[in-house]
Amino acid sequence: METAAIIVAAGRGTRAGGGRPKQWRDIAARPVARWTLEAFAPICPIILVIHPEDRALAESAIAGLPVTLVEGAADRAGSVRAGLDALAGDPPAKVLIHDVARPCVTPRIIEAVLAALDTAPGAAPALAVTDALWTGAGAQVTGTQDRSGLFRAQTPQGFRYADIRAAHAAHPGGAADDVEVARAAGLSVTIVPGDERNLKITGPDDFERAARYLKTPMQETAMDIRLGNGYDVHRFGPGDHVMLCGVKVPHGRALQGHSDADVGMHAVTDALYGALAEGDIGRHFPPSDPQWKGAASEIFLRHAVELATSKGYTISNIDVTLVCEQPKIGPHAAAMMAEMGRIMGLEADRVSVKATTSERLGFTGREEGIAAIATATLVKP
Ligand SMILES: Nc1ccn([C@@H]2O[C@H](COP(=O)(O)OP(=O)(O)OP(=O)(O)O)[C@@H](O)[C@H]2O)c(=O)n1
Ligand SMILES: C[C@](O)(CO)[C@H](O)COP(=O)(O)O
Repeated sequence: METAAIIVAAGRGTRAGGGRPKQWRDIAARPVARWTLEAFAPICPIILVIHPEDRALAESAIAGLPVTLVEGAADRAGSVRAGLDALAGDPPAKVLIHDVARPCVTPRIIEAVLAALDTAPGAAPALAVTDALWTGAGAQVTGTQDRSGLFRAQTPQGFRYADIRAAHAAHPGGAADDVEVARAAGLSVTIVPGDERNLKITGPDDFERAARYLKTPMQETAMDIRLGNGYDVHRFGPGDHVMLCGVKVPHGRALQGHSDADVGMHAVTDALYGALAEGDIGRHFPPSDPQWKGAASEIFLRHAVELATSKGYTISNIDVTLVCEQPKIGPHAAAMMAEMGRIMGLEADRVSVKATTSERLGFTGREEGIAAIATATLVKP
């Protein structure tokens, strides 16, 4: 089995209140758990981890779906362990661990986590924190907290099955989620773009918001679709390689620039900023600032992706054309697409890298430098 999902549903939903645990309450005419299961059922078999008292409710919710019921434990981590143990007889290569209380999870998020797992031991969706953060005591603000580098964690969190099972077995307990367990075992975890809609139903007010998302799936709403373009040029100077779309390509000369001069990645980054009407790389990472000297362009691209995500957009696709006589891009295009996809959390078929010569005309034809032009499409439901 390539992939299995463990959906933890043994909690009591005390903060949500209501007559029964939140996962068995109806939302948009179906139990919360049913919505969650239907999101994963087309992708892989599912282990649904339940509280022993909920068996009858669970059996009704799983009708017709590829779901095995397993009894959970007193805390979330224990329930995850029960799910992992249930898979031991026929272990999958990858496992997705998801909260039943996130019924609005989209195929896009699930696919992004799975795609990232092709190259990373762990992957999980998250949203960059965009509000200011304070510390407080009672009704008083007592301080502020730097929000840079802070993310709101979501599920599904994906891992290689053997790794996460061993990590859970070794963990002393008390972890907030499976990413914390994985990291404690030394596994690195890649962040893929989360989605505001992938909320965890926690308090009573969350039902209404989740119902709104479920009743109006993306294709039925007026979507905000944005296109951006980016163009960049770097000149050649002395050196023995060029960085293009995240890949080191051997060449008799190097591109000159304040950063690593990755002209392709810069064009894509500018396309994203353009779609957001957020200026260009120079505005966010001024060349006059010495801290960006020699910087890996991945930093810029990640920033643009996080900005798009924080504004509620998902990236539908990117397309970049490199204009140069040399080096030849064809042999490296697949690696470039894989690397750009990894950084952006995009599946392979949403990333295009291609190249053309300029028929020996102009500065690219004279091999004085390389130009790149890129397009990005962003979508907000
Ligand atoms: N012993 C537990 C506790 C939690 N969970 C699951 O972990 C997820 C995230 O937990 P949370 O939102 O905190 O759910 P509850 O524990 O049900 O909520 P509360 O804390 O309000 O009681 C939920 O899908 C929940 O069913 C679980 O499987 N086993
Ligand atoms: C795993 C989780 O969904 C990540 O956001 C979350 O930590 C689980 O819910 P809880 O409210 O923290 O128990």
